Amino acid sequence: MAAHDWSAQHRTDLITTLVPSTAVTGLALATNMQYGDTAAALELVAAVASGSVCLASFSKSWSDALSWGAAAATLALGQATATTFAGAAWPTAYAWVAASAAALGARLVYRHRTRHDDHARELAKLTLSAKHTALETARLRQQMALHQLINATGNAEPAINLKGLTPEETAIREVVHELYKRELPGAAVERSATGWTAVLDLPTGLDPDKVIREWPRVAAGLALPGEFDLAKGALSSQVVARYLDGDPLAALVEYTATGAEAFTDPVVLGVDKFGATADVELAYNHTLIAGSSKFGKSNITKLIALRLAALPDTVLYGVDMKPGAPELSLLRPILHDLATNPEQAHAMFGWLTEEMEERGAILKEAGDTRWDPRSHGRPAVFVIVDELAELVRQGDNVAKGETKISTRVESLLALARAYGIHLILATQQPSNRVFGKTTDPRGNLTVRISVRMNDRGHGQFVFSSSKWVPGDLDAPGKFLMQSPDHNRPAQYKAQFVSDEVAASEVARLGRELVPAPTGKRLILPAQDGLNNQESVRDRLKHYGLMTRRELEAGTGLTDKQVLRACQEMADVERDEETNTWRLAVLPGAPWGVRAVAATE
Ligand SMILES: Nc1ncnc2c1ncn2[C@@H]1O[C@H](COP(=O)(O)OP(=O)(O)OP(=O)(O)O)[C@@H](O)[C@H]1O
Repeated sequence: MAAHDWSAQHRTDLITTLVPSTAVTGLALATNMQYGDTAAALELVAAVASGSVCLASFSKSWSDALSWGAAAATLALGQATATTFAGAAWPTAYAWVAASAAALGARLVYRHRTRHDDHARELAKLTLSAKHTALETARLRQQMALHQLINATGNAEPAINLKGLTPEETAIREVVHELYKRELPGAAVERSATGWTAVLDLPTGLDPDKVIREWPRVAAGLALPGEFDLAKGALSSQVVARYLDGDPLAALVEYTATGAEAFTDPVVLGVDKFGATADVELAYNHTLIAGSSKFGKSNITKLIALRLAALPDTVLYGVDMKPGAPELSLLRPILHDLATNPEQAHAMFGWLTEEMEERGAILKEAGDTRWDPRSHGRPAVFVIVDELAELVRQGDNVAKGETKISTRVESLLALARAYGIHLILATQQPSNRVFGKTTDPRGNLTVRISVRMNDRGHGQFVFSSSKWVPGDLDAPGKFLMQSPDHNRPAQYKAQFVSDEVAASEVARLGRELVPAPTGKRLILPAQDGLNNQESVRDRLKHYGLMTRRELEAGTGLTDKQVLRACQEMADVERDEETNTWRLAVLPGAPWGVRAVAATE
């Protein structure tokens, strides 16, 4: 305990010992002088009363305050009684000494009794202070923790985990986070034969269109050599990114026969970059096939011819004006007919116009607007022109007043589709000149296909758009396609029809399919330079049974010349029933009708 506490206690001891007894002495002497012995008697009575209260209180354990208060009062009154009786004499001094001694005793007893209380109080005080310190420490700790928490959640970046299940997923998560400061809720990556596909779940607030628009930045961040294809996912918050390793269109795509059954079925041409089938609807569309030499234009033409030839409701015609008809003569067995010179081409296009008119009448009668082979009884017609430029060059060279071939082509392009008559025009030099310069034919050529084209202007002419760039096609067989069902400039690879495949497919289809009659038969004129009999034999060999009128059309002879030629040839006989002429021994397969005509 501190020194000043100690001296303060002794001062208190001294005061409680001497002050009360001295004060009582003073007061009692004053009372004596004032009231004499009467006061002393009263003080004695009071002392006795107070003493009795004191005794009663101590013996009955009343409150300490009452017991000790009564004791103090008895002592003071006793001293006062003695002093008042004695006055300024020795008993007063004795009484003072006795009272002081009693006060000292009482003080010592009090101190003894309260000594433990002091310790307890001191201890309690210490305990309280320790508890207070502990509480204060806990409070400070909590404050520090709160501070740290606020820092962690409020000001600093939340803890993020950009690790994906695959290296691609991790890379995408990291790049997206770096660019947009956002974490992807999902980024599932699935590998395919040609690369991988990632389905990105975007966090709210990150617009899929924006991500698609800005994908070049993501791609740059991924630093991959291949190509991306972006699309929106099934959910509005999803983006699907397809990545292509290397060039998936570099591989050869083999020819496969398809199970198409009607000319309205899509025609399979090849594959897209993701290995999906690339097909196109040729029904009720005219088609342009363009491309520079040696990049696969003939291959696509051949492929389309094989596909169409396999259809039971379709007949094919061909026009190949290059010397020797190098492309289409290979397909002769699956062609209903093939025009190889200007006269034949004119005859064919003239016949197509007549056929169209007849079909118009049939449609009108049926109250229909579109040709349907099943209900209108004649097959869909496709005319494949290999090198349109050559057809126009030779076919437009006509005498004054006669119709140019380009005019016929143009008119068929404008009108024939609804009648199930289609043109497939292949050319190396697509330009207005090739189409006869009069009108722009492209509006009627709704399917446009192009392999590589070295001339940029040609590419622009074919697709009427700068987005389709055939000059970018870097290998034979790759092509671009624009049609009602293809409005994106995607690259495709055509199935390859090798010479062996073409030969065997043509033989198979030519054997199975017998050309169906299409209304009034197309009779092409025989080649120049044949005598009358040779012309007749040539046409009969070509068309089987022929009426005299057909023989006239096919040979350019008169009625009588035809009759004489037929009668002079031993191997030509007359069928009385049908009133037609034929060769006694027909070469190859018997003529007949194809499925459509047969079922009518
Ligand atoms: N789909 C294809 N896949 C792979 N190679 C092909 C494909 N198409 C064509 N080729 C290759 O390109 C060569 C030229 O093809 P094709 O004869 O069809 O071209 P073209 O453009 O018609 O040439 P041309 O006009 O000189 O006849 C073929 O011999 C073949 O080697």
